[in-house]
Amino acid sequence: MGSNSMLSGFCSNTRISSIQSTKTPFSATLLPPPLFTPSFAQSHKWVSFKVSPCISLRASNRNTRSCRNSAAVQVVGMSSSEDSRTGLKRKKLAVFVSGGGSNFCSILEASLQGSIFGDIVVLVTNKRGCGGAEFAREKGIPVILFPKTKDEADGASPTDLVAALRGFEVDFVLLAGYLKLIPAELIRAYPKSILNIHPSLLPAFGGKGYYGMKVHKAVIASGARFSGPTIHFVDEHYDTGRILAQRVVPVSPNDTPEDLAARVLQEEHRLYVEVVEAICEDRITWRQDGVPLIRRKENPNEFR
Ligand SMILES: Nc1nc2c(c(=O)[nH]1)N[C@@H](CN(C=O)c1ccc(C(=O)N[C@@H](CCC(=O)O)C(=O)O)cc1)CN2
Ligand SMILES: NCC(=O)N[C@@H]1O[C@H](COP(=O)([O-])[O-])[C@@H](O)[C@H]1O
Repeated sequence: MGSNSMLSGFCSNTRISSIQSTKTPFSATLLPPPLFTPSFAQSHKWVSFKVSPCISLRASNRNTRSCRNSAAVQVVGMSSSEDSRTGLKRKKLAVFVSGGGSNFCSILEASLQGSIFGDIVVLVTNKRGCGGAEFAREKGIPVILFPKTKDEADGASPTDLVAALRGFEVDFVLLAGYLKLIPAELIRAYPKSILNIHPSLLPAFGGKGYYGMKVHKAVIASGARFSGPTIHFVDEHYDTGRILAQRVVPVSPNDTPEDLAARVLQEEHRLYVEVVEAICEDRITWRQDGVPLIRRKENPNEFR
């Protein structure tokens, strides 16, 4: 399937307008020529989306409600594609989920509030009915089912998925609770451009079998006094890619796995937004030994 079929249309009309409201001034930018028409979804079983009003609202004040319950947040598009002051290109993001999608939601909210200079243009999941996929559909973000399995025969193949991501002009792929192995074909197509968040201080408590609550149970059983999220680049094995960022949280003696999970998840939300802000501002640099670093926004000669 050629990628140009992706670019035939997503919304029927385009108009640039700005909407000023008395309560919260918004600037609304209608979508540029649509990404694909509803007929595209019919001819590709692994794509679902709800055609919704084609506007992307950028809240201009900071006290917007959480994206989970804000009716005002209707996301289907992106605003101006370049920052005239810095020349930065606004990035296009794909997020992969398998569950509730709270990290997806945090990144979406930061994109809408303007701290992330990028837009989530597509969501990918292996569980068509998961919370993250439902939320994406509510917000008008196209959802792609991947991979094709015996349970999900409608899923896309790796080749189709790469073509679809190219069609959406995706710059970075963000795994956020996605529980399937990313194939080598996608990794080759997006070198140094696929990130994953893991809920432990890698390399500890990572690899096949270490996901979700299994990670926190193992941390507590080990007697470790600290844990925390790791964000790393994705290679062909689980959790062995180059570490980009970590945060430390304490493990209390009487913590349950749920207590620890909640504490780590809170830090995940903060850390992933900070990292995505940095990748969208081209603030990642690679040390000579291959270790990726994040340049500080305030001083590019310092690192996070
Ligand atoms: N090529 C890569 N793909 C993925 C990576 C990665 O680093 N490289 N990270 C994972 C996310 N992850 C940890 O952060 C992870 C996810 C799932 C598993 C796992 O053992 N999965 C089970 C299947 C679980 C299920 O289907 O419910 C398995 O493979 O047996 C380990 C680590 C995302 N992809
Ligand atoms: N090894 C992968 C793994 O365990 N990922 C973990 O799944 C959760 C997804 O939560 P979310 O769906 O609410 O973002 C997060 O805690 C993430 O670190």
